[in-house]
Amino acid sequence: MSRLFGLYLVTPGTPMAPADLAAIVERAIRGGARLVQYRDKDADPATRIAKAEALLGLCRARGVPLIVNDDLGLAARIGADGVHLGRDDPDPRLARARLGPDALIGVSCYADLARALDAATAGADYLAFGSFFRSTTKPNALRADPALLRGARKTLGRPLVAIGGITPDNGGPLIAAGADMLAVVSGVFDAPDCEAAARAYTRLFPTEDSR
Ligand SMILES: Cc1ncc(COP(=O)(O)OP(=O)(O)O)c(N)n1
Ligand SMILES: Cc1nc(C(=O)O)sc1CCOP(=O)(O)O
Repeated sequence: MSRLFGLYLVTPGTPMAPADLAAIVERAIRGGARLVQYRDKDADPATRIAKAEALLGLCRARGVPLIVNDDLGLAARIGADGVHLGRDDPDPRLARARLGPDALIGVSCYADLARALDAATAGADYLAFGSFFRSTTKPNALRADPALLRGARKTLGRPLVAIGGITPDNGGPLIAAGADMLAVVSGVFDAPDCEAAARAYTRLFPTEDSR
């Protein structure tokens, strides 16, 4: 599994043919996205399988991991690289038992360091915090202060993901505060040029040589 660092692309739940979704994600990968999450709350089961499989084929061809939001069953069924779990989802230990030792398991921690410590103990591979800014994708998300990332960096010993309303203009300070990845939906999917948008986020991260 490649190091967790850089742009983390999360798909929107907008109705779209699997091939169209994959085409946008492919452009974002060309722009530097290093991890993809299939997140789709509304599609019917058959559509979810078709979209997740289309993304998995693309991600495998590009060497980028694909994880599934919420749905451990779907992740297991298609052989995804892992799963992202929130507070209403299965325990990370259950996900590990089902998906195996190499699966990538991420956990939403909102603004809650105690939850993050529990998730790390339960075997989470990364811990996600947010929402750092107002998100049009999830307007009612709990808000987190960027200062939280500094404390999380000191105490958690796991890669940190920042999410929520992140743009190329406001993302830099989150990386400076300790975020290893910036997770983004609308900043890429709503952009007129997804590849250029992804590249603008990618440029915020230090290059491999300077880290
Ligand atoms: C990278 C990342 N961080 C946070 C979330 C939010 O997960 P969750 O709290 O489970 O909410 P939903 O995504 O299910 O609405 C995420 N999906 N990805
Ligand atoms: C899925 C999700 N979870 C959040 C959280 O705070 O836990 S914010 C969010 C949406 C992120 O989309 P955008 O980049 O368009 O703001």
